[in-house]
Amino acid sequence: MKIKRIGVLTGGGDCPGLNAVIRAVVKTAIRQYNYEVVGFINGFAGMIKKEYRLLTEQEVSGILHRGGTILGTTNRDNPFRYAVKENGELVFKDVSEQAIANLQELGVDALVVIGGDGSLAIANEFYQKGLPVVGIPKTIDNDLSATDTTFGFDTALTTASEAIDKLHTTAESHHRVMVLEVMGRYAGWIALHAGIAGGADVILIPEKPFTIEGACAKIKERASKGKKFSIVVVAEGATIKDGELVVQRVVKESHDSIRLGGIGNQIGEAIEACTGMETRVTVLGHLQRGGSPTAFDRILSTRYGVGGVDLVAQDKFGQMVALKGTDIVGVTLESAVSQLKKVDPDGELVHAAESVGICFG
Ligand SMILES: Nc1ncnc2c1ncn2[C@@H]1O[C@H](COP(=O)(O)OP(=O)(O)O)[C@@H](O)[C@H]1O
Ligand SMILES: O=P(O)(O)OC[C@H]1O[C@](O)(COP(=O)(O)O)[C@@H](O)[C@@H]1O
Ligand SMILES: [Mg+2]
Repeated sequence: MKIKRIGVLTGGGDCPGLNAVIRAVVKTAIRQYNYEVVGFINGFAGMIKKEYRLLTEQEVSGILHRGGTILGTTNRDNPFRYAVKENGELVFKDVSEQAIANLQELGVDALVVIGGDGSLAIANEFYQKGLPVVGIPKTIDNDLSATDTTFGFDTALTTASEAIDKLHTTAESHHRVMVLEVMGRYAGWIALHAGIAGGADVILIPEKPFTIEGACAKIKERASKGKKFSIVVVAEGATIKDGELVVQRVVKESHDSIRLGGIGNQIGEAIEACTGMETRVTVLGHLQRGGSPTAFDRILSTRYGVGGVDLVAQDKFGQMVALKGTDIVGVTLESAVSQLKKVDPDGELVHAAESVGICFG
């Protein structure tokens, strides 16, 4: 296919490195392939509403190190299940044909979707409908199959491990238990990595349902040996054995409408009751998604952006760029979205954590 113009959009929760990807996409498209680039505003919403801007090298100058996305994003709008109000009622409509027609009107020959599992599932649906689409894996959660890592994860876990370092000094001074709730949706990657990096005593993740008694036993054992403080890192998706996910809010317009949160406060209270030790809870929240990407994420984002446009130039549609070992490769979007990547509860990383005394409850 002779390509003249490509479209790019960022979908799902924002994440450090999005701007670095956009910059790499635009520079590669213009310099290597002489394509024009159209950026859609606020993810798939921009495609539906035909809101876009032409991206020149000038437009992407100075954004490599900046957090967020200059294009805006949303974790609600799905063109195949688009929420609209009719007579005060929320109904879902398939507006994908409209979105495709908009692309055709704008002369966009191929689309680069930068997103996580949700956005890439939408990208895959568009590909099945015949649209030339490629994907770039983004998410702080690192929960995408078919790639060793997503960009944004390294920055999020750096923020989380710095938070643990800070909690350590105040926990030690006050002889307290400090609980830190981190993001990650249904996967425990941020909690596990940040917990190991920050020297947590207890890490609670969705892949290993826990008991309060188990976590308290570890905290009491430390106290009996003179360590009168403990650090507990809990993933927002972690559950007590036979318990349920703790949901903070429901976003009705969203396909995956559940927003997790609140487990930190629940277990904080329970730990205080069972250990008798003063306990404080910190919810790290969106700090994990903000700020400047780490050097690792800037490099990965740049390689992903370049790789995405290379896939377009090679007619490798329906594919996503992925990191495999030290290489950037193409994998099918299908393989990327068919299953969430979760922590192996019996894997080496959990084994390493347990070997240095970390308790999983
Ligand atoms: N399994 C899915 N299939 C199709 N659309 C989905 C799916 N999961 C989420 N979505 C939709 O995809 C969009 C982005 O999903 P979200 O999970 O918030 O971000 P991300 O792209 O980072 O995974 C939202 O509109 C959401 O409603
Ligand atoms: O910004 P919101 O709507 O509260 O969403 C929070 C969710 O988004 C994330 O920060 C990122 O998830 P996605 O990569 O799927 O967008 C999750 O860790 C968290 O559960
Ligand atoms: Mg997601």
